[in-house]
Amino acid sequence: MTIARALTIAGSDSGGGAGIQADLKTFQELRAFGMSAITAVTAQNTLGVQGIYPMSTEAVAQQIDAIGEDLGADAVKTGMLFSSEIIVCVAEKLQQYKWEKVVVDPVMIAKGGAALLLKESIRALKQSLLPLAYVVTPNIPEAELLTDMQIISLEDRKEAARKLVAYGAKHVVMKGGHDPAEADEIVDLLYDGRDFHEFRSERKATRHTHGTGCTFAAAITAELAKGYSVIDAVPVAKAFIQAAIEDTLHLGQGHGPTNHWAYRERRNSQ
Ligand SMILES: Nc1ncnc2c1ncn2[C@@H]1O[C@H](COP(=O)(O)OP(=O)(O)O)[C@@H](O)[C@H]1O
Ligand SMILES: Cc1ncc(COP(=O)(O)O)c(N)n1
Repeated sequence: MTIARALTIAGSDSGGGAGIQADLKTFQELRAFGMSAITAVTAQNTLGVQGIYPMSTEAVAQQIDAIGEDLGADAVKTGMLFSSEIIVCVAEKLQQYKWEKVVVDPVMIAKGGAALLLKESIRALKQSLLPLAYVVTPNIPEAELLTDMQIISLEDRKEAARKLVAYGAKHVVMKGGHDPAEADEIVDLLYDGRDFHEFRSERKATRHTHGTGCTFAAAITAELAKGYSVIDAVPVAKAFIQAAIEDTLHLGQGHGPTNHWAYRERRNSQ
């Protein structure tokens, strides 16, 4: 039996809802063997981010080498990268190990407003990492910052997706959680450089959405690691995050985490 291997290069969330912790839980639930390289340690809970401690580029590179030289990876996800130095270091390592199935979640700002990427590093993300992205998964505010345009309509989103492909990403999945229209329905838009595909779901009225972006991108990564195409991976990720949001755990006093075992429990009870 072949084992799907998935690597996440991201920040640690002590609260367990986002970052490395969300990624590894999601990989495990979708039956991919999870590995990690930590870019920063955050002291974080459902109320916000209390501290950020970035790792040195040596520490990031050494963790990635440990995996590249031994276990290998079928798909890789990047999340919080914090600084231009870490972005450049990660980009070099992705090229060194010739990892192609790379999901770039361009994490910039935590739900509570804390900056998880330095503002001056957006350019490095665009120049060094987007050309290596097999899939990039911005939310609407991230897509606006990456493309220097305001996104209001679905047509704006399509234009931004075309720009992101022009910057070098092979696929764009633009998440609709932050749709300014706050419609009852959320549309996540996939663009493969040729066609657009819309993935629609019911918007749940909940504050427990800490880590939704990480979890969604990690689910795409796990499916790619198993050999599925992007067009097959996105609906699985969508069902995974929908279940994780709907079957909420009610943890913490603020923006609580999603339920990473909900998708499996639903399938088991079918
Ligand atoms: N309230 C919600 N109800 C249902 N799905 C949601 C909700 N909020 C976000 N999602 C889904 O979670 C995923 C992450 O979306 P989003 O919140 O836009 O990203 P991020 O966490 O990066 O800001 C997307 O697939 C989106 O459709
Ligand atoms: C370490 C870390 N990485 C990423 C996020 C973003 O979380 P979200 O998925 O809610 O945008 C976070 N809050 N913390």
